[in-house]
Amino acid sequence: MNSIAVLGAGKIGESLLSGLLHAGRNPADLLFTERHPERAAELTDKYGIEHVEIDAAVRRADVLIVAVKPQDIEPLLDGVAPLLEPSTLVVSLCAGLPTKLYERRLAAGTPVVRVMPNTPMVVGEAMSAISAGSHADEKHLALVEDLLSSVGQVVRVPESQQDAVTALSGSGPAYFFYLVEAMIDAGILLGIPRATAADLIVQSAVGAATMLRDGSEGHPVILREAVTSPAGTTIAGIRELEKHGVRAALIDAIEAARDRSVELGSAHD
Ligand SMILES: NC(=O)C1=CN([C@@H]2O[C@H](COP(=O)(O)OP(=O)(O)OC[C@H]3O[C@@H](n4cnc5c(N)ncnc54)[C@H](OP(=O)(O)O)[C@@H]3O)[C@@H](O)[C@H]2O)C=CC1
Ligand SMILES: O=C(O)[C@@H]1CCC=N1
Repeated sequence: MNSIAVLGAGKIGESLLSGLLHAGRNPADLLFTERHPERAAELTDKYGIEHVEIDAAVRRADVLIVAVKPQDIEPLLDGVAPLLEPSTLVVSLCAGLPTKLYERRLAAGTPVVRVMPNTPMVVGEAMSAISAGSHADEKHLALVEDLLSSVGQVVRVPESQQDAVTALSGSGPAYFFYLVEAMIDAGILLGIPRATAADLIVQSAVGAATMLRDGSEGHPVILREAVTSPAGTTIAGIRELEKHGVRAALIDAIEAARDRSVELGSAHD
């Protein structure tokens, strides 16, 4: 079993650690680094995973998973580069950062795999997209696929698509949470208690997502049409969504997220 170190156990790093444990991985195979001692202690208490300093992580792990904010990558690589053996696989979860950034900074030949996961990995329902850097081969991709398929689904994409993927599925859960939040607010406006409104909307979201993924007819247009009765309630609501340009707003939002991902990467050119 590979020893895995997560560098930066914030929101996504913790989601991954928690998802891997949930999927049955032995805590003894996992390490993490974190710069705040109280946060490190909290995670060790909660998950029984060892907190280590960066040099120990690089020395002991076969797989380093980089989960710091893209803005924090340079000092992290300053610490990793002098210690890293080129046989260690580096897996980047960072939005926008291209594999060539790592390849420039790390020992020649270091295999790098760029991944865009999302937080539903905490419940085993992640969507992760992976791309190989120039020294990562089939065995490295298969290893990352194996690791991430224990916490959700995995797809291989060309690295040129990673900024778009980041906007779609990396950020995607936030957009669904935002919609759910707004729909619960609508329930409050209509006089439904918050807890009841939340139950109604969350179960509707789960049901709709399950139909999209597992139903015999998974096309969103057909599913929406089936809810939209002639002269009924749904079309009255959809007319308002169209009047307010919600479709265009979503397209613009995802394009803006893609542009931000590109910008985060080009800050290190
Ligand atoms: N959140 C998400 O849904 C997703 C995030 N990502 C990517 O994951 C990465 C992390 O995002 P997120 O988890 O949201 O961010 P967080 O800020 O929650 O987590 C990053 C963590 O790394 C710590 N850190 C920074 N530098 C170091 C260092 N040198 N050594 C050890 N720890 C360090 C940070 O400490 P401090 O608090 O001091 O900054 C923080 O705890 C980003 O690159 C993001 O693009 C990818 C997909 C989804
Ligand atoms: O907001 C962000 O930058 C990160 C990347 C994708 C999801 N969260």
